[in-house]
Formats: sequence, C-alpha cells, structure tokens
Amino acid sequence: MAHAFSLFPNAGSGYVNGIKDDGQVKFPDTGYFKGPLKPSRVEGDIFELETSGEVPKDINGTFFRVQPDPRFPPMFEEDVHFSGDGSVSAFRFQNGHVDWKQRYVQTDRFHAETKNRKAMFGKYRNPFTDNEMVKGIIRTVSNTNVFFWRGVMLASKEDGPPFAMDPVTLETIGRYDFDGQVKTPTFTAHPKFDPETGEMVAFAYAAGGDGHDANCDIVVWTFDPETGKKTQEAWYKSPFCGMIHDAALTKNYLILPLTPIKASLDRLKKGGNHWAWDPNEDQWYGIVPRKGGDILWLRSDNAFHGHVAGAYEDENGHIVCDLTVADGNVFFWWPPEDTDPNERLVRPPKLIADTFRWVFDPKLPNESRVKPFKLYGTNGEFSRIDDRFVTKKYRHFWQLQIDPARPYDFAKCGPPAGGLFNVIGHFDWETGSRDEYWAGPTCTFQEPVFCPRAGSDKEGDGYLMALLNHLDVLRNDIVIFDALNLAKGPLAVVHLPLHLRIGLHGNFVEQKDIDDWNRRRGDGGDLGPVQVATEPLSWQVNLQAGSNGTNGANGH
Ligand SMILES: C=Cc1ccc(O)c(OC)c1
Ligand SMILES: [Fe+2]
Repeated sequence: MAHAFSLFPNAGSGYVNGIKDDGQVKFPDTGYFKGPLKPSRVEGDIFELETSGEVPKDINGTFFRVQPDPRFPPMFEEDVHFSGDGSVSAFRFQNGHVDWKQRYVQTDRFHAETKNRKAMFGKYRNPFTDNEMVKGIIRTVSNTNVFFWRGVMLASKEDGPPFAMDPVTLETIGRYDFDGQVKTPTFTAHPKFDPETGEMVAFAYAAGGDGHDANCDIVVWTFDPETGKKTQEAWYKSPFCGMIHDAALTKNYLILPLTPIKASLDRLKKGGNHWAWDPNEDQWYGIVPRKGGDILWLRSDNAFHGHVAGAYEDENGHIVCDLTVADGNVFFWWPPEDTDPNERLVRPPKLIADTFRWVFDPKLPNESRVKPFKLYGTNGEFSRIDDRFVTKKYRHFWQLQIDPARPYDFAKCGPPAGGLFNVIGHFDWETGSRDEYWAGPTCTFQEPVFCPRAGSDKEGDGYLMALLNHLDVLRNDIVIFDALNLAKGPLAVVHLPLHLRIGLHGNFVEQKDIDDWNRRRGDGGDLGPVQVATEPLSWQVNLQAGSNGTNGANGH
C-alpha cells in the first residue's frame, strides 16, 4: 500500500520560501524533524512497562525528564530542536514495577497555539518573528529541565519563567512565580539545590527588559525550602549578553559560566537568530558570593561550556569547579553573525569536550585570566553526580561519552541526532579510572540520573539510569546500572513500546519526598495547595503601560 504521504507526491513540505504556508499540517523535511527527531506529540500512560532482568525493588520514586516535541509545524522551515514544546515523561518505579506517563507542559504559548491550531511564535527567542496576535504572551516552551520544589515539578527553559506540574498526574498547575516573589522575564533551567540547607539557589540572565532584548542584567536568588521565601537577591551586570546555561554551587559561591555566544537586539529586530557564536570572545566565569557582595569575573580562552559535574571549596578557600568545555561552537546551528547564509551548517563540526577542573582563587583581581588546573581526558556531555554531594568534595561523576572509534551503523540509523553519545561512563577523580559501557552500533544514550540506594549515604552507592535510544527501530528503553560498575552492563532494562524524542534534562525524585509534600499540601496539611502566578510579569505590565520594555530596567 502506498504510504499516505506519497499519495500527494508533489505536496512538498508545506513551506514556501522557508515560511509556513498554512495549507498543510506537515513538519519540515529537515534533519530537526526526522528520524529520532521526528515529532511524536504523544501524551499517554502505560501501566506496567515490560522489563528484562530484575528492576531493583528498592528503587522507589519517579524519574522525570523533558523533551522538546513541537506540537505544530513551526512557522519557519529552518526551526531548531530547542524550539519544541516541553513534553515531560515520568517513570514511576515501585517494588520492581515501572509505569509511564507523558504530558505536555501547558505553557501560555501552549494555550495560545491550541486556540489557533497552529504555530503562532516564530524563531527561537525572537519575538519580532511572532504572529502579531500573540504579542505580550510569554513565549517559553519550558523544554529544558524538570526539578522538584516544595511539592511540585517545575518545568523550565532559560528564556522564561518556570511552570508548575503535579508530580503524580503531570497536570500543569500554572506559571510559578515563587508566591509572587519573582517577576523577571527569564529564569534558569539549572537551579542548584544545597543538600545541607535544602535551599534553591537560582539565577537568570537577560533578566531585565523583556528577556529578549539582549540586556546584560543577571540576578541570583536563594529560596528557603521550608517557607519558600526568597532570602537573598542580588543583581549584577555581565560583560556581554551571552548564554549562562548551567551553574556550579559551593558552600559560599555560585559560579556562572558565561559562554561566548551572544545576543543582539539589532539582529533580533531584523528577524535574525537570537544567538551568534563569537570565536574571538573569551569564556568567562562569574563568581558570586552566596551571602551577597560583588561578582568577580574571570576569563579564559574562547570555548563553549557544557554542563557542570561538581564544585566545592578546597582547604585554601579556592573554588574547585568541574565542567565539560568544548573547543568550538556546540550550537553550530547558530554560527557567527558574518557567516555566509549559503554556507548553511547542516552537519555538526568535530568538537572535543573534555572535563575541565578549574581552581579559582576568589581573591584574584576582577577580569584576571585563568588556566585550567587539570583535564580528565573524557569527550562527552551531560555529567551527573550523586546530588547529595553538591557543594562538597566529591569523587564520582557519570557522563555520556562520544566514542567515534566504536562501530556505528549509519546505514540503519542515519546521522545520530542529538549527538553520538554511544558510551556511558563513570569516572573517579581519585583513581582517574574509566568505567564505561558501550551501547552498541545502533544505540545512543540520553542524560543519566543517579538514584541513591535506600538507607546508604555512601557517595555513589546506588543506581544510574538513562534512556537508551534505539536509532534503528526508533524505540526507547531505560537501562539501570549499578552506578559504581557500569562496565558490568545493565542490571535491568525497562522497555517502552514507543519512541521518545531526544530530550534534555531530568531528575529522580524519591517517593518519600513526593508523599511528604503531598501530605503538607493536601486536605488538613499545614501548607495548602501550591499557589501559581496571579499577576503578569514586569515586562508584560510595562508592555500594557505602553513602554517598549527594552531598557533592561525592570525589577530593580
Ligand atoms: C543544552 C542547552 C540548552 C540551552 C538553551 C536552550 O534553550 C535549550 O533548550 C532545550 C537547551
Ligand atoms: Fe542544560
């Protein structure tokens, strides 16, 4: 039988001159919408997933993760993976059983586009390309991370505020503004949680104006876990409006890696890309004292920051900060501004991203140049640690590795969308060892999470789990390892009957935490239900009042 699409051989991709001609509901015929990146848009539930091996019975909690999954064909044919609507998966582990649930984050954009049954928002972080009808509507897709805070899952993307979801039903409760305490246009996808105090330390860049105007305002907040109150807020300026994606937390500092990929209001107004890589700019680190005080900026040679493994202060009061750093523009789809438009980069450049250990002296003069202390010798991304060791001296980290020397079945799989993360590794700063497991020639991994073994507080004692992409048959598994012995291979595999899109980040939340907060927020609990935002954000108020909202001056 003819494939349904082939009944209309000349129908094309539904785009004319790269712009959606809204006659057809059809996704672009580009690499961002094919194979493992083919939009799925599935919401659903499966009770009792199939498994192989024995799923450890002592894992009691939920593995949450989020993927960009566009609900409608984008306005622009050249749209990228990072624009897709946030779709959250939850894998509930209990007594060796696993159930699955998946729901979209119902953002303000989600509702606006549902009403219109089509994409209304244009390019990644460029509101000047939006349909006029949605001016003033928060355009974030909340597709980058999901983390647990005081009884709710917060889904977030760095271009907008977080949205709260019910951790059991995955229903979106609404936009979360920390009980009216946060009115900034942006909020990080990587807040840090201090395991000693339970505090959330969060930040935002481009935190002035409307968040899409290339302003240089940075804000750092601390929130108390018991009361939810903002106990610290400090505003700073960055040397340019670049991406600050992840952060590192020690007892006394928050370290903000500022990557030399830059926003420009002028370019945005012309309908261009939000970001342009600047190969002539340094990588920077902003060192922020958690108790308040000036920011210290340190700089080193041009490079692209990946994610943080761990950080702590050593006996000299210096900051040890470990993260992956790539030797070029990881976001190759946002090239330097002067790149010839005919030279469209469709293939990732060959980059190396080692794990760098920096040792920063917080007493250095501002803008000092620094050099890495040590490199581990890895090539990968998506580092994770035992989160009970955030801020502390730690040994173990886990990371997805790119090993091009291993066979890859290109004929069956096509290009490995999302990156050739064919190896999962466990690394130990003390021994320098490499404990690795290769997924085979048709598979790649997504970001792992660490789950501590019940009753043990020994670092790394527990499980590591990660989604496995079967790129040949477009289906996913979850593989579960003994975290300190990956080479032994998975203890168990959980099988999904369907394909999930390549996702970003997630976290494992223990059932005890969900139950405790549900009790406090439920009938007769001391807290009552979570409150979502009732007031518009500052930039929305300014827009209503007729100001252009581009002066970077709101909120402080
Ligand atoms: C991995 C980094 C990253 C940075 C910015 C984004 O908007 C994003 O969306 C999924 C991901
Ligand atoms: Fe990230």
